[in-house]
Formats: sequence, C-alpha cells, structure tokens
Amino acid sequence: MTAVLRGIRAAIIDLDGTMLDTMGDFVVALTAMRAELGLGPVSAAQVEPMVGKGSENLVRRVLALDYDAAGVERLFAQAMDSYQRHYIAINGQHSEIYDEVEAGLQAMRAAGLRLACVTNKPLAFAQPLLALKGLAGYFEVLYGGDSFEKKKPHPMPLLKACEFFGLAPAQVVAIGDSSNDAEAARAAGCPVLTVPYGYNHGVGIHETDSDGIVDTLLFAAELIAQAN
Ligand SMILES: O=C(O)COP(=O)(O)O
Ligand SMILES: [Mg+2]
Repeated sequence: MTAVLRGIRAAIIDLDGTMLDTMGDFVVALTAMRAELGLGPVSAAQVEPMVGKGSENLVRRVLALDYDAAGVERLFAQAMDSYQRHYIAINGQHSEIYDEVEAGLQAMRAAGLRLACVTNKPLAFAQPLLALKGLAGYFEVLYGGDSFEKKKPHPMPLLKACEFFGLAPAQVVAIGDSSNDAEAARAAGCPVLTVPYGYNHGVGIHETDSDGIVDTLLFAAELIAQAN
C-alpha cells in the first residue's frame, strides 16, 4: 500500500461520510421537503444508499420512493427548491465529525501536505458546514459538486485540485468513503485510500477498488508520513 504513497505532496479529502457524518442533516431536510409535498418521513437507512452523487440525484431518488419517472420530473424543481431551503436552514445541526478527523488533518499539515476538500455537496452547503465544524482552515481550496461541469466519479474536480496545487496526480492522494471517490481518483491517476465508515451506495467498501482501506484520517496521515 505504501509504494503508491511515496512522493505524495497533497491530499484531496471528501466531505460527507469521510470527515462528517451528515446523515442526520440529509434525513431532516429531506423529511421537511417531503412534508411540504404531503409525503411521509424518510429514514437514515433509506437515505444512506442514495447519498454520494450530489443533491439532484438525491432528491430524484427520494421522490422515486413514491412517484414514477414522469412524476419525479414533474415535481423535481419544486422539491429541489424545498430541499435546498430546508437544508441550508439546518446545515450542520444534525452532523458530527468522525473520530480522529481533526487529528488526521493536523498530522497531514504537520507532515507538510497541502490539503483540498472535494465534495459532491453543493458549494453553498459545503462552505458554511466546514466553517461551522472548525475544519475550513485546514484546506487551501474547496470544490463542491457544482464547482465544475462534472462531479465525482468524473475525474474533473480532482484534476482541477491537482492543477491548483501545480502537482501531478501521482503526487496527490484522494481519500474518500465511496466508489465515487475511488473511481474519480483512478480516472485522474491519483492514488486513493478509502475509509470504511461512510456511505458507499449500500455496498461494502471492500467491493471498491482502492490502494488501501484506512480506519481513520489519522491512520491515513501516518501511512503517508511513513512512505515519505
Ligand atoms: O453530497 C453528496 O452527494 C456526497 O458528498 P461527498 O462527495 O462529500 O461524499
Ligand atoms: Mg463521501
């Protein structure tokens, strides 16, 4: 695992399911949206496999619990507006930092790594959330799911982060909780580590092709430091 981590100068870190357990925020905002449409609540178990491919996909999949494809499209704009309104109102209030995230980020910075956060969450949600949780200061750059034309699993946001750093993809490790992160990293040519505790579309993280599974961001920092 450590061979690909040799020469790493920067890390691109995912947000939902990697640094923050945001499932509570998703459930509260989606349930409020559904109430406006006269629909019943959703549970974390229902929402978890739907998270990871951005807000539009999430809202469509939650509508699809009750509507066929035509119904989903008919209600989409109204539902999206409602979801965004409710999400921004409660953003971070039902979310927790995972264990050893801050220690991991501190250790990475202490080892001289430059840090980017690349999430599929819209930038308008991600920015205040990182600030609220005291994590914003660790990152030189933050890209959201709407920062570019393409979001993960497309490699574009990761390649943009490498470009921002002026580093080759092989010098930048991606760390995330889902196959989205791993596929984006592989396509970009970045080494990739995955965490086992987040949201991986209802599939075990062992099913996902990565350069290693790390229990926490602190363990990831230690591996990177050892390899360099
Ligand atoms: O909001 C999402 O769809 C997932 O966001 P992530 O890329 O930070 O996991
Ligand atoms: Mg994630």
